[in-house]
Amino acid sequence: MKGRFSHEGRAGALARSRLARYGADMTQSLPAFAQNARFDVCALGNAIVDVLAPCDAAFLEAKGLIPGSMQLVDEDQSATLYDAMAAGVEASGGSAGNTVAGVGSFGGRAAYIGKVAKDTLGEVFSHDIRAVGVHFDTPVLEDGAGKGFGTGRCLINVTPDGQRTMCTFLGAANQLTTADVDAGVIGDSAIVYLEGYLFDPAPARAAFEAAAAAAHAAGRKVAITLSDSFVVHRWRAELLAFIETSADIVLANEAELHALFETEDFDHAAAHLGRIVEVAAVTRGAAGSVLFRGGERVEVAAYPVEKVVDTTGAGDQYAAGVLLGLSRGLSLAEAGALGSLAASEVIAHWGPRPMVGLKDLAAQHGLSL
Ligand SMILES: Nc1ncnc2c1ncn2[C@@H]1O[C@H](COP(=O)(O)OP(=O)(O)O)[C@@H](O)[C@H]1O
Ligand SMILES: O=C(O)C[C@@H](O)[C@H](O)C(=O)COP(=O)(O)O
Repeated sequence: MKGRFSHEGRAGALARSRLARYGADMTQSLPAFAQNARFDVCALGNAIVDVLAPCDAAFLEAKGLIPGSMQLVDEDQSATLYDAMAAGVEASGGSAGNTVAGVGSFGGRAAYIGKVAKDTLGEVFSHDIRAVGVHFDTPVLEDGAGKGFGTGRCLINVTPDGQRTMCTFLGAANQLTTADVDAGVIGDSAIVYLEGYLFDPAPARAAFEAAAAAAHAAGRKVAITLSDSFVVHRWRAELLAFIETSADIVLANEAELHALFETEDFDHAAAHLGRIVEVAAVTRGAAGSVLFRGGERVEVAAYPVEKVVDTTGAGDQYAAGVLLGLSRGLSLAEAGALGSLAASEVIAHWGPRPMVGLKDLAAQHGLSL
């Protein structure tokens, strides 16, 4: 059993007063696992550039796509689907990349480990993640472009209700290996955040395990997102084993939670997850989220959104707020509120990353960091 969070069970008011002191005396306010960390969050993920376009339900059906899912495709399938899609927009994505971009937007200190190729999309991805202050220096795949290992891309079709359906060609992202895991950066990060998506590419799974071991060796916390219900169906036993042995913090949406425990009973499954890890945060779309820590259970409302344009990145931005909040020793309610706020910003426009500074947005809503 790993060590508990040092601020467990403290009241929100206390966390607020700690926050007020944060600028004056950072180290005293932080949980033990975040002391002397250079980064709040370091994420390991599939480095992907998204192509987003509107579509209708008939388009998804005609292409055999399951609404709301992420499906892996090869390069030819990706090219064929792209030809059939409406005019769209390109934006840097990658689930964990989106999360650390959100952490950076909140004014947090973040790092990213993921593989891009030496091509235009790789330059776009690298530029965008560094532009929000995220430390990113994973070696580029030198000879991938044109050989089936160009920078990964995700074709995202968005229905009028804002729901996103994703088809990902991993390309260079598939070449992430243990050699890319910078144990120094991970040991210097309060939380290492891992994508469940990394269970698909075999070499990345080893990198995943290495990153978790490096984090624990340095006294840091390991967080994982379950990513997608079909990923959970594919790797259920392996994911469960990883969670039980190596994860301190788990993020999941409702469908992923149900897939993990093979049940439709939300309350039972969520409570069970809450018992086997230190912190669990389970999202329920517009119905908000539920967070668990020790015996504590907190429901957090979603922020109302006038018009949901594109839900791509909702879970990723929610994770940004929650992870940054936990690394700063906030209460579950406060961390969850930061997550809800970040998610509400991203679903009101196209693309998976914030378009306004989340730090200012949080301040406008009375949430200080
Ligand atoms: N329609 C919505 N209105 C307001 N907030 C939403 C809406 N959909 C999602 N969110 C916010 O995004 C979070 C994550 O959404 P969810 O759909 O559960 O995750 P994922 O994107 O991983 O499937 C929710 O907890 C909520 O805060
Ligand atoms: O990583 C992928 O395969 C897809 C990402 O590029 C995409 O931006 C994404 O994961 C969106 O996040 P979500 O809607 O929060 O799941």
